[in-house]
Amino acid sequence: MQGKWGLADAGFDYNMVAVFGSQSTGKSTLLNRLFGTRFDVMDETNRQQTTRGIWADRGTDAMPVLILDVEGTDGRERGENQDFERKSALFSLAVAEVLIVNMWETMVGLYNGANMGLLKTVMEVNLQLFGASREGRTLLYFVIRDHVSPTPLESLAATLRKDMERIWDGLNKPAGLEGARLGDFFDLKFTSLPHKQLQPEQFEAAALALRRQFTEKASGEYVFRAGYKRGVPADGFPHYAQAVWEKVVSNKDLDLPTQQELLAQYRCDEIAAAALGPFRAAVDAVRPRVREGEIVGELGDVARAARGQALAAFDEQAARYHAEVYKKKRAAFVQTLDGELHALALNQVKNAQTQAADRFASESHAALEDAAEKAAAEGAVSPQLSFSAVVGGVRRRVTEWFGGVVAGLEIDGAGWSLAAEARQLEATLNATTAKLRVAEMERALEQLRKGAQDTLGEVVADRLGSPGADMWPGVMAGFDDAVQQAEAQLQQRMDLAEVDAADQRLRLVRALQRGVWECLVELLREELTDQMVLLKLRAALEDRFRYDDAGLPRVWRPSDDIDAQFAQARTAAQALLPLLSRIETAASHVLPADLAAGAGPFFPAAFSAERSLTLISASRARELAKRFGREADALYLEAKRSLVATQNHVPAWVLLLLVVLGWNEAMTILFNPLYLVLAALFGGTAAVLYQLRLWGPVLRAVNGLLSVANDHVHELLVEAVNRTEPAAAAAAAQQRPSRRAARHAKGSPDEIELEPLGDSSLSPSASETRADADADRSSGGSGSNSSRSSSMRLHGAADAAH
Ligand SMILES: Nc1nc2c(ncn2[C@@H]2O[C@H](COP(=O)(O)OP(=O)(O)OP(=O)(O)O)[C@@H](O)[C@H]2O)c(=O)[nH]1
Repeated sequence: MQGKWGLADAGFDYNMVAVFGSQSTGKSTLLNRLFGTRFDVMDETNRQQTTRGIWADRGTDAMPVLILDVEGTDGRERGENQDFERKSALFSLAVAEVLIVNMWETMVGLYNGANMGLLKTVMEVNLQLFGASREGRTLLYFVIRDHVSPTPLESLAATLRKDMERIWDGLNKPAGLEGARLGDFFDLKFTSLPHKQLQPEQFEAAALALRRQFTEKASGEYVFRAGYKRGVPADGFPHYAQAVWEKVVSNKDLDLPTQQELLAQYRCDEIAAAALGPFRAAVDAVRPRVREGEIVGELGDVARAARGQALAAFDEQAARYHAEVYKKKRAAFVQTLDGELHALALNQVKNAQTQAADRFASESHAALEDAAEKAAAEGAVSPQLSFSAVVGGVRRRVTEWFGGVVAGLEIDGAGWSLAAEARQLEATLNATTAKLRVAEMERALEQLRKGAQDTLGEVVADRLGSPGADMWPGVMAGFDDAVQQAEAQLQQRMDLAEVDAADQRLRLVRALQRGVWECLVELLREELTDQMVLLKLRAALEDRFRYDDAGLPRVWRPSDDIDAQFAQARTAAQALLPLLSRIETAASHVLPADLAAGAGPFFPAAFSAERSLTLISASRARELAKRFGREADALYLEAKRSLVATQNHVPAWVLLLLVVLGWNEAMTILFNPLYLVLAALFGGTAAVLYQLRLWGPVLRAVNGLLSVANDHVHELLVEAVNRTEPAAAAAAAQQRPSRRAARHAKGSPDEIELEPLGDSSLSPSASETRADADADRSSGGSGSNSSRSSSMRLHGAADAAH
C-alpha cells in the first residue's frame, strides 16, 4: 500500500474492484484494458490457467483504485477441488466495492456455466458471515464478453437479473435477515463487449468507454458510489483483508466435498444402514424385557455380538471408499451403535440399581429385625452384632451383584462407561443406610421408652398409692433412675449403630429424655383420673376417720367428738388434692432446677412446662373437691347413724310393764307341767340352735319349705280351673251355628262372631271364616265389604285370643 502503490495515505479516498468468472474468459485482459494494469494474460498458443491465487495492482494514471485479479473458476488445474474458488470468490465479494462478473455471452441463461451455483453458495455464506455487520452494498457488474448475437443487452440483462433474484430467494438466510431483499445488499449493472478477435476496434472502443465509467467521476455512469464504500481507511486495508480472509478460510460451509468424497459419503451411509438392520433386530429381541425391568443376563453378550457383526459388515464394504470419509463415517456408525447400546445398558443398569436398592433396604431391614429378635430372645437390651456389621454384610452382597451386572455390560472400545451409575448406587445405598440407622435408633428409643414405662409404672402406682409429702421426691427419684438407665443403654446402642455425629447423639439423648418424661406424665395422668383421685381422697379420709391411730376400726361412742375428728380427717384428705394436682420436680437431678421458669436443653423450645406439670386443672380440682365433699358427708352421716343405733335400747319402764302384764301367763306356764315341758323344749331347742349358730340354716330351710308349698298349692288351683273350662267351650260351640245362620239371613258383616286364633282347636273356626268369605263373594257382596269383614274377623280373633 505504501511502497508500491503509494496508497497508504489515501484515507478513504480509494476504491476496490475485483473480478469473478470462469478461467480464461479474458478477465486479466479486461482488467488491463480498464485500469492499465499488467496482469498476466494467457498465451494464445498454450491454453492454460494464467492467474493462480489472487493478484492485486493499482490502476495507472494515478487512479486510486486497487484491483484484485482473481483466479478463474472451474479451472482444469484445480480439478474437483472447488475449495479455493469459493474462498477467493467470497473474499472478493466481501472486500470489493465493485465485483466485475465476467462471462461469455453464450454462458447467459446457464446455471453452472454462468457460475450461478457458485455465486449462490458464496452469497449465502457472505450473508451469514458479514450480512448483519455489512457497512456498504456491492455492485455486481456483469460484463458479457463476445456479445456477437443479435440478442440485445437488455434481454441478456433481464435473464441474468431473473437468475439472480431466483438465487437470492433460494438462499438460507440467517436469523434476522429472513426478509432481506437482493437490493438491500447488491446493485446489479450490465454491459457487454464485442468479440475481441472478430471486432477488435469495437472491442477496444467499448473497453475504453467502460474504462471511463471507472475513471470519470463526473460521468453519470461512474460506478464508484459512496454507498459501496467499506469504510476501511487505506492504511488499514491489509489488516482488514487479512481478517476477512481468515474468516473466509475458517468457514466450514465452504468446505464442500469432492465427487469421490460424495460417493464415499453416500455409499458409507448405505452400508451403515444395511448393517444397522441385523444389529437392531438382535437388540430389539431383548429390549422389551429390559424395558419391563428384567435383568437380562445375556444382554452384554447380545450387545457385543451385534456390535461386532455390524462393524465387521460395515468395514468389509465401506473400507474401499475414500479413506477420510470412511474413517468419519465409521466413527459416526460406531457412535450410532454405541448410542443405542448405551441406552439399553443404561436401562438395565437403572433396573439393577432399583433392584439393588430395594434388596438392600428389605434385606437390611430383615437382618436388623432378626438381630433385634435374637437379642430379645436372649434377654439382651441391644443386639450382639453391630449395625454396620449387619448392614455392611448385606451391602457387600448387593454391591457385588450390581457390579456383576455392570461388568457384564461392558463393551471393549465403546465410548461410554457405567461408572457414574455405580457411583449413583453408592449414593443411594448411603442414603438408605442413613434411613435404616434412623429407623434402628427409633426402634431403640421406643424399646428403651417401653422399658422406662414399665419401671415408672411401678414407681407411680407405689408412690401415688399412699400420697404424702414424700410422694413427689419418690416419683422423681424413680424418674431419674429410669432416665439414667435408659440413657446408658442408648449410648451403648448408638455406639453399636455407629452414630458418630455429636449433634445427632445429643438429639437422640434429648428425644429419649423427653420420651421418658412424657411416659411419666402419661402414667401419672392415668393414675389420676376422677375416680382414682376420689378413691385416694376417700381412702385418706377413711384412714383417719374410720380407723384409730393404732389402725383399728373405730366404734363411735356418745362420748366421742365425731365432728372434730371428721373435720380433721377431711382437712387432711382435702390437702392431698393440691399435692396431686401438680408434679413437683424439685427433687429431680436430671430435670432442670426450675422447670416452670424455662424448659432448658431437656425439652424443646415449644415445651409448655405449665401444661406438662399440671395433672389436675383448677376447675377439675374444684369439681373433685365438691364431689369428695358429698362423699365425705355420707361417711359422716353413716358414723352419726351408727351412734344412734348403739344408743337405741328398750327402756326400763317397758320391761317393768311387761313383767306386770305378763305375770299371770308366766305363773300359768310355770305351774302347768305340760306348758312348762313345752316351753322348756322350745326354749331349749332355740337356745341350742342359737349356741350352734344354726338359726340361719333353719330359717333358710323353713323358707324353702314355704316356697315348695306355695308352688304346689298354685299348681292345684290351676288344674282345678282347667277342669271347669272345656264344659264352657262346648256350650259356646253349640250356640255358634244358629248365630251364623241368623247373620247370613241378615247379610250384615257387623254381626260376625269373633273367634280366638293361634290354637289347633281354633282351626275349624278359621276354615269356617274362609268359607264365610267365599259365601259373601258368591252372594254378590261388594269387595270392600268382604275385605272389611275379613279384617274385622282377624281383629275379633285377636281380641278373643287376648
Ligand atoms: N474471444 C475473446 N478472447 C479474449 C477476449 N479477451 C481475452 N481473450 C483471450 O482469452 C485468453 C485468456 O485471456 P486471459 O485474460 O488470460 O483470461 P483470464 O480469464 O484472465 O484467464 P485466467 O486468469 O487464467 O483465469 C487470452 O488468449 C486472450 O487473448 C475476448 O474478449 N474475446
